[in-house]
Amino acid sequence: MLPPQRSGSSGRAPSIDPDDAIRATDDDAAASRLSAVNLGYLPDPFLPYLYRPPMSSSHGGNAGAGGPSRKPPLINVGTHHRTMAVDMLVQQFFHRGGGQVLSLGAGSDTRFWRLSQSPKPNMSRYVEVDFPHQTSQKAQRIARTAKLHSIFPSPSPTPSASPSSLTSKPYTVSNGGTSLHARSYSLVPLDLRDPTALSGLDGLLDPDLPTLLLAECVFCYMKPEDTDAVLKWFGRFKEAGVLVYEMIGLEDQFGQVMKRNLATRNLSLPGAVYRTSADQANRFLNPLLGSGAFYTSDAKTLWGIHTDVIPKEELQRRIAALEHLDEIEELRLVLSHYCVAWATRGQILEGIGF
Ligand SMILES: C[S@@+](CC[C@H](N)C(=O)[O-])C[C@H]1O[C@@H](n2cnc3c(N)ncnc32)[C@H](O)[C@@H]1O
Repeated sequence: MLPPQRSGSSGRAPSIDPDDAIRATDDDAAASRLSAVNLGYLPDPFLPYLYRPPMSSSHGGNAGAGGPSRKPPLINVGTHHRTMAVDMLVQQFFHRGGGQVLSLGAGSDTRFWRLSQSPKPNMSRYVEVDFPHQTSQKAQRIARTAKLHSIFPSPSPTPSASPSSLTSKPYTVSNGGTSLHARSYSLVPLDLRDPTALSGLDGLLDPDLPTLLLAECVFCYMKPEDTDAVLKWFGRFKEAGVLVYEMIGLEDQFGQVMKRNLATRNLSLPGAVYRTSADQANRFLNPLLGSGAFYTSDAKTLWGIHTDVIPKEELQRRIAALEHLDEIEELRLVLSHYCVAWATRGQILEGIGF
């Protein structure tokens, strides 16, 4: 979640490569998660292995209790709600019998490891995609951290296997260190805006299995037509679901301030064009997507998740007890600008949702 910004910034964008600015959004997301984890909003034993905050982070928030990466309560609550909502929907997918997950713009996300932990879901494969810079960093971290790579099942020994291959690693790193493949997991470098790039996923996923496409805060950085090309490509999966976390309603005053502030980081949001959560959900039903169109879709703002989905007891136990939120109106305003949207195609996944 991006920090809520105050008006008044007149800074000019420093000359950063716009793609560097997009890649840096993973730091925002991971730093927010780390803050929420450190303050007890969320459990995530894998995050410290996949994300290390810079010593003097420019978006690090206040020092003090919770460490230098402590974020304001609004951000921590938003991170808690979005993580919990996406986790609940992913669990519903696995309760339907499971299948495979394709996570776009995965950044430093830890979900694969959290899912692998317990109770073991029926997950045949989990594929993560991001720019090569991100995947090479993640591949290095996985390769040097036993807590991360010990989760991968050992390769099956072949009858002719030599003693040395029996002790070989359960993963391979390739493509100049930017790809990593294990039996249940792949990390693939590609630019989702390049229509030919998705061929890099050929052979990794089984088109006959139920497949969940996960894109948390990714499509907002892409033009809608580039996202549509990805959704059309995804039309090869007949039993399929898509689950996104996105910003909405950015045409209002809050959105304008946010866009102006992001522009100072050379960051634009060409894909954040949906006014409401319903608009965001409906994009997945567009007949122009052809076989990539979904049959059912729905969405909830984070505020709707706060009021209707998060159990009251969880709100009391985790949220109210942790930090004092004076500004419920400000919380409502910020949470109303983010939504979780999902859509399904095929019978197995029909009915998933809140
Ligand atoms: C805001 S971060 C979100 C990371 C992660 N999904 C999460 O929620 O914690 C956006 C991620 O999408 C990736 N991304 C954005 N545009 C992309 C593109 N065209 N191709 C590949 N990755 C992209 C960025 O590099 C970054 O890691």
